[in-house]
Amino acid sequence: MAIFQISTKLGSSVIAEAAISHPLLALSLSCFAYGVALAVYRLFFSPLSTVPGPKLAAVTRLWILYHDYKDQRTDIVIELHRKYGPVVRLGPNEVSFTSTSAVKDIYTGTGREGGFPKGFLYAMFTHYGRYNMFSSITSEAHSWRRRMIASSYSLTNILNREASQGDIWRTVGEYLKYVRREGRESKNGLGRSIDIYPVNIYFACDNVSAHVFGEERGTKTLGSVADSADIKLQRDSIDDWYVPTRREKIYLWTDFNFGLRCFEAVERTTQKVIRIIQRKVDPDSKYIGGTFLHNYAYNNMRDLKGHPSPEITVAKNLLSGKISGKVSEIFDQFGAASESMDHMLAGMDTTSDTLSFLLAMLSLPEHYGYQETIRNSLPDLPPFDQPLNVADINSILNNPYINSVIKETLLIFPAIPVTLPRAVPPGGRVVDGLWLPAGTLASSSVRAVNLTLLPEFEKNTGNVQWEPSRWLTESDADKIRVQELERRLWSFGSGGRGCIGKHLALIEMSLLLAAILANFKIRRDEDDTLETPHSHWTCRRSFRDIAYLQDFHGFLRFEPL
Ligand code: HEM
Repeated sequence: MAIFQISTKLGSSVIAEAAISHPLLALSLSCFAYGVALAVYRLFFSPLSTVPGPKLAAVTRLWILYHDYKDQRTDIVIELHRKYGPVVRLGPNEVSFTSTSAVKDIYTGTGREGGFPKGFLYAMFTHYGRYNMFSSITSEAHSWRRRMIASSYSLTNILNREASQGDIWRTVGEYLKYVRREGRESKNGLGRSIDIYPVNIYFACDNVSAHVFGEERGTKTLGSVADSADIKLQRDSIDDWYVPTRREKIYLWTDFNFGLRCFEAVERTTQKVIRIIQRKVDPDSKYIGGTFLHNYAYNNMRDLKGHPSPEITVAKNLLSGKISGKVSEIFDQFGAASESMDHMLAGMDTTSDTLSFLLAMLSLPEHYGYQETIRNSLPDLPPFDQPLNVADINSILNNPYINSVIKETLLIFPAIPVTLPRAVPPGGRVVDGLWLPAGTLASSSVRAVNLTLLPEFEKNTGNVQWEPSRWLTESDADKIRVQELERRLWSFGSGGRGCIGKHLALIEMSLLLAAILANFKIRRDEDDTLETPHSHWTCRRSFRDIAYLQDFHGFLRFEPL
């Protein structure tokens, strides 16, 4: 015993002496020991230690951050689910789920609590320094915003509005005019070729802006060169619709939040300075800094406040929510502009991407048959200056063939394929029988959830097939299968934070598809002298880290019938 005490004393004095004489060495050894202890804890003792996944992912967050940096998150998450099943550990503090019950617990929740709060990542989708519905983290910050405008996006409201004003139908007409006017005579002389990525963005932009600000104030990018030049200018100059640097590689920003905040502070200050200089040069200037969309949304909101329009729009609901005192929280003009601008962003890229993928798939020779089937199933369509009635819109919206190609595109090429991060609330929660401590990132990836709906998911290691017939029903058994697919298709998210613009997007896409196929055959234009003036992949990176259809350069030939 005495020998042991003497040797322990000697040992500690040696360590103490070594620490004094070699502080760096001692610090490194302590860090190493701490790192080893942390790794052992994360691997074997953390509440998440039973979750399958790569060992390195369990030990350090750098593993998933590396894949985020390489824009591989969605692909990696899918691979891991294929290998390990419906629950996978992506980091020491992050778990991904694909089961229907987990998606329900995380995103829909029960009772008043709703789903889990959003991960901090969403905070970067503030505009003018103000939060909006999409960027608010907690359900308290979110629910009053959503209540203010939910009715503007209900199916009934959109149907009635379309049947009385025909805004979307008129925009569909502008789309076809645009193709005839701007399309280049194709080499084989059979029709006109057009790069569909920009035209679909113009279409979605004109529709969502009219829905948010009213027909008069909506953009007219399909019909007016000046309006599309604004959008083009924005796109050419910054290669994205809005400040791209902070919306690319968004998961990285979440982990380096301080950097993001500094970046935003510098950006806001620069804009303020530009604004002051601008007003000195031109006192009437309405420029508020930022991109075309920042200016467009803010100026519209400011004008509407002074001269309210009779049309019931999202913007009007935003302004009257405040005026009627229904909204007690701080909500100023910048808050209203932030909300409306966010709808433009949310409604443009998503709808236009989906349309581009859909038209690209339909234009392949093996899918000419679908074009024919849809064409043969269409009712007589009125001219574009005459609104469709509710029954006509409904018959197109519920057309099983149109539905099948749209749903298949949403399933295989979701416009937002990524993980939609949520944080476990205080007190922790149990999901799929697994205890998750408070603050754990517990999420699902849209494309991973969608792909698990396919019977071939576990076997298939390559590309999945675009096969619209899976949505068609011939027998009662088919009906049950398709109802289940519809219930679980997750491209619009779910619960109180699911997509508010879903009905708008579906009506836009269905009417456009009906009109295109009633007037044209669409074919891939294989003319390799056509140059695509943009990289579709780099045009939109926020909330999409997959480049679908990389072999498609964007040009389709519209052959008149
Ligand atoms: C094919 C088209 C579209 C797709 C695939 C899509 C997808 C989604 C998804 C997955 C979410 C949930 C995000 C999350 O939980 O993190 C979402 C939310 C949202 N979407 Fe869409 N969207 C589409 C069209 C639109 C349109 C046309 C609008 C028009 C305003 C819109 C506005 C919004 C807004 C405002 C939210 C946030 C809702 C909230 O937080 O309460 N989306 N969308």
